[in-house]
Amino acid sequence: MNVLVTGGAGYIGGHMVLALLDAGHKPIVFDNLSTGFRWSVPEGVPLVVGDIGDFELVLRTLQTYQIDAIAHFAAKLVVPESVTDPLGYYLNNTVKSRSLMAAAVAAGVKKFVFSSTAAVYGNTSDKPIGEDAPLAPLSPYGSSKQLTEVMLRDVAAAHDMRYVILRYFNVAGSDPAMRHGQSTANATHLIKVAIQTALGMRSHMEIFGSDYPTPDGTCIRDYIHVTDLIAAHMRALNHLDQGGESLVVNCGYGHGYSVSDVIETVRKVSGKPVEARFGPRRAGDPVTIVADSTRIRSRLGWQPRHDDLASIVDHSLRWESMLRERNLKL
Ligand SMILES: NC(=O)c1ccc[n+]([C@@H]2O[C@H](COP(=O)([O-])OP(=O)(O)OC[C@H]3O[C@@H](n4cnc5c(N)ncnc54)[C@H](O)[C@@H]3O)[C@@H](O)[C@H]2O)c1
Ligand SMILES: O=c1ccn([C@@H]2O[C@H](COP(=O)(O)OP(=O)(O)O[C@H]3O[C@H](CO)[C@@H](O)[C@H](O)[C@H]3O)[C@@H](O)[C@H]2O)c(=O)[nH]1
Repeated sequence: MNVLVTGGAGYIGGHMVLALLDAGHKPIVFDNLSTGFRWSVPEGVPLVVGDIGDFELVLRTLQTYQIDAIAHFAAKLVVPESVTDPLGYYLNNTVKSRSLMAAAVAAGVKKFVFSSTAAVYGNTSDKPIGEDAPLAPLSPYGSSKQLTEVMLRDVAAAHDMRYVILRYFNVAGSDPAMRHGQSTANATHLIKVAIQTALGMRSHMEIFGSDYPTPDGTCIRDYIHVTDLIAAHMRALNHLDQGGESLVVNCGYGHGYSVSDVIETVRKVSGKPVEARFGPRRAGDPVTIVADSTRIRSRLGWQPRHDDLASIVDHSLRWESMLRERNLKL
């Protein structure tokens, strides 16, 4: 398959590019390099530098490369930033996805895989959450993705298109062979921040909220290794290629860790101290989000292979150390 990977110069999309190459498909990266990196696109993989909201450029790209499927990763994704800049998030994530879908329809692309998020659920109980639960996002980021899901469903119903929507829980880790990882400057993700603190790149870090109704008072998340997440995407693509119907699936392991658990794991795996200070709650944060992953296992035959927080942290730590050495040399 010729697969257009929007956001393919970024963290998760970049892992998709590697998986497509490994499986003998042809990825074409479409990215505006706002948070992605030109250097991270493997040699020989076409990179179109542009915005997914540029209808003419997207359409030309779909036609030139005879694209069979779109894997749509391009987005802004920082929850607190979306709270202060909702218009920017609705524009980039929703309005521009509409333009991308319009180009896909115009070019006759029939398969669409979309990166959604557990943030569409909002506050959940402490039980794992299933795909049919009511959606009540707490942040403009979550809403921007929910609206895109609705649009994709309606577009697919009206045109000759099928989709898989993957609702990611918290993604971390890096390619175990260290070909790719999370390189975003100023990343705000918990595991990355804790690792940077362990490596001495930050003097300390903050724990956002200590009074949540959880056993240790900090928020609980379901952390999934990026390699398992990408395996789910490859299964989703094959499912669509074999004529499978449209699907919405959760991508998580079904159990969660608190912020304090994660920081303790980073201390253990790195063997370094991590100074963490309690601060106020952060806007837009749900208390607990853990996936019910029954559907993805039964419908796509997906089985996790890296369901181990210590190994997720180890892979992230190795990538961060490599990045740091390289940046020090530059
Ligand atoms: N990282 C997580 O924990 C997580 C969790 C749930 C969902 N997601 C989703 O996964 C996807 C990928 O996230 P990531 O962590 O790899 O982030 P990232 O910032 O590393 O990657 C996003 C990529 O999209 C590109 N991009 C953004 N807006 C664009 C536009 N308008 N046109 C063209 N390119 C554009 C960026 O340059 C970047 O390369 C996003 O859709 C995000 O919402 C991520
Ligand atoms: O320096 C930090 C960073 C984070 N946290 C906490 O750690 C948890 C996880 O935060 P973070 O890693 O920023 O992820 P989330 O805000 O849960 O969001 C991620 O996970 C969502 C799915 O659950 C995705 O949609 C988002 O794109 C992705 O950023 C939250 O309780 C944060 O308040 C801290 O206490 N200190």
